[in-house]
Amino acid sequence: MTTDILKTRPRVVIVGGGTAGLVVADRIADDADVTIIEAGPDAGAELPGWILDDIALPDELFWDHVDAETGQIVLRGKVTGGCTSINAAAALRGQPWDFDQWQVPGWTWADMEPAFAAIEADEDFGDRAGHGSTGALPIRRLSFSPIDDTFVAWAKGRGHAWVEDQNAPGALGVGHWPTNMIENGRRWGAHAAFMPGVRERVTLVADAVVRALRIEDGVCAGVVVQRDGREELLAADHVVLAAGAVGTPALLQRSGIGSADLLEGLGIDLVLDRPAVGTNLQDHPWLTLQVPGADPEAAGQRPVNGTLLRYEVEPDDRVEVHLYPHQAQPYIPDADPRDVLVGIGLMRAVSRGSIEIDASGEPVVKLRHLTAPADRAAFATVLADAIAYVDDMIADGVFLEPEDPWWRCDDPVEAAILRLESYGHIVGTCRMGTDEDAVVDETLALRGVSGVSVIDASIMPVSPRANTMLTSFAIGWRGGEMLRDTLTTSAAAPAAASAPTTLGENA
Ligand SMILES: Cc1cc2nc3c(=O)[nH]c(=O)nc-3n(C[C@H](O)[C@H](O)[C@H](O)COP(=O)(O)OP(=O)(O)OC[C@H]3O[C@@H](n4cnc5c(N)ncnc54)[C@H](O)[C@@H]3O)c2cc1C
Repeated sequence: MTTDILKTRPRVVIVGGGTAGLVVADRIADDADVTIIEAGPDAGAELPGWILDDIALPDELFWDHVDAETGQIVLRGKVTGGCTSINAAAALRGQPWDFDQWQVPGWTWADMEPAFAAIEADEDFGDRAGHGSTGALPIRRLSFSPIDDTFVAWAKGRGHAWVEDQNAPGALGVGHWPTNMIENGRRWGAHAAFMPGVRERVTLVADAVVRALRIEDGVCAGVVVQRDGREELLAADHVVLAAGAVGTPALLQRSGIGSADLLEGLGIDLVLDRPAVGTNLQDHPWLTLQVPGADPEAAGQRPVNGTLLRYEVEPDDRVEVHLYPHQAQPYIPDADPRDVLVGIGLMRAVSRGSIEIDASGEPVVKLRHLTAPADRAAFATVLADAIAYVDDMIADGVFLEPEDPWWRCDDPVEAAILRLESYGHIVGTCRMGTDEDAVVDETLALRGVSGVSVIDASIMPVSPRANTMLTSFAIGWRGGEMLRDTLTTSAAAPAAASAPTTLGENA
């Protein structure tokens, strides 16, 4: 807390009470008057069953996005905790070379490792160098099912190393998935982990959508909030955009910040021609093969996060992939309990998609999975490995013949493309950089308009070769620390006198 009672605390609005947004709130709440605006509901102080259980989630917790080119559903959480309130709780760090390749001062592996350590309480390796034991996010490894055991033996038989800690720098091989699940299968995301420490220190406005930033003479004066069918202006000395890799670029574009061609075509007044807003979208293409286990009990009675094989299919380019089996039923409620899903993911994709708003201001998502030939080739390799695993397990009597072996055809890659899904790892749409085209600078300040930061998955220049939740948490931590330094060392500009400082004052 500041000890200078004459100093007015800056008013900060955080747009999005999701993964990174809640961590930012935790970092700055002692030094600023913080209001979080979250489009979805507040999951509440008493944790509801659905937030812990990885199954049968209510539709109202999701945004209504689809891939404009394929019709594929694009899942995004719309609730406090954001995507971590609906995700699979695989808690994997990126590789050191991921962050070093960003080539942004302050964001190398040496800078990021302390952030990963600060957010976690790793019950297995918390006392090791590079890990943490006192953070808000519990990390553990679940016990293996019989299917996990046979998978580990298969992977070792193909020459893959056993990895004790998949979150150790440079880990490649087969081992336990690190997870932020508790009690062998209950998700403990940002809402469960960070909201208890934040709730009494901030004002949380749920079920309210920020439509646009209010920008006057190159300075952000606040946000326009839509709630209960009305729009209100909420003044702020500083606005943090933490609306995620779909929500944040859409909000900037609605505010007149984006490609001039796009905005002029939509009749939106141009504030800043910044074509990079909404481009550079990266996601990990993902797919499952469904196969019945011979032993009805072998898949275990719990969701994903047993074992993971991560390896490089093109070591020279460090093109990394995932291969892992898990029980089908938590994700396909009408599946037989014996069914196993063999999941594969391409963790280093060069294809790029985009976010552009339409005439109503809603984001049009284009994932563009496997549009680059190099991605197709890498995906073909991991698909062939997954098919070999299934065939070996059928030969060994671990799996039975599947009902729909769609991959047994002349062109399994083409057949796979028709069934491709998103791993849920959209990033990169407001990329950070030191170049003139970057959307935010290395302090995560929006370039060209003062009083705005972007702190969420959208700022990643390149996706990590890992599930993106832990990196989003670490960005929240590091960005929040940087913002706190800015707020406590510089006098934030006072907000426009005529603008309300709390929602409802101009109702
Ligand atoms: C189905 C699914 C499964 C996944 N599984 C995993 C996994 O197992 N492991 C892993 O590491 N990663 C996983 N991910 C990815 C990971 O969860 C995300 O990358 C990460 O949580 C993104 O964090 P964020 O802070 O950028 O955005 P979010 O967590 O999405 O937070 C953004 C918040 O902003 C709110 N918002 C958006 N627009 C507005 C607006 N205009 N006004 C007000 N509020 C707004 C949203 O409602 C949301 O609460 C998964 C993602 C999905 C969708």
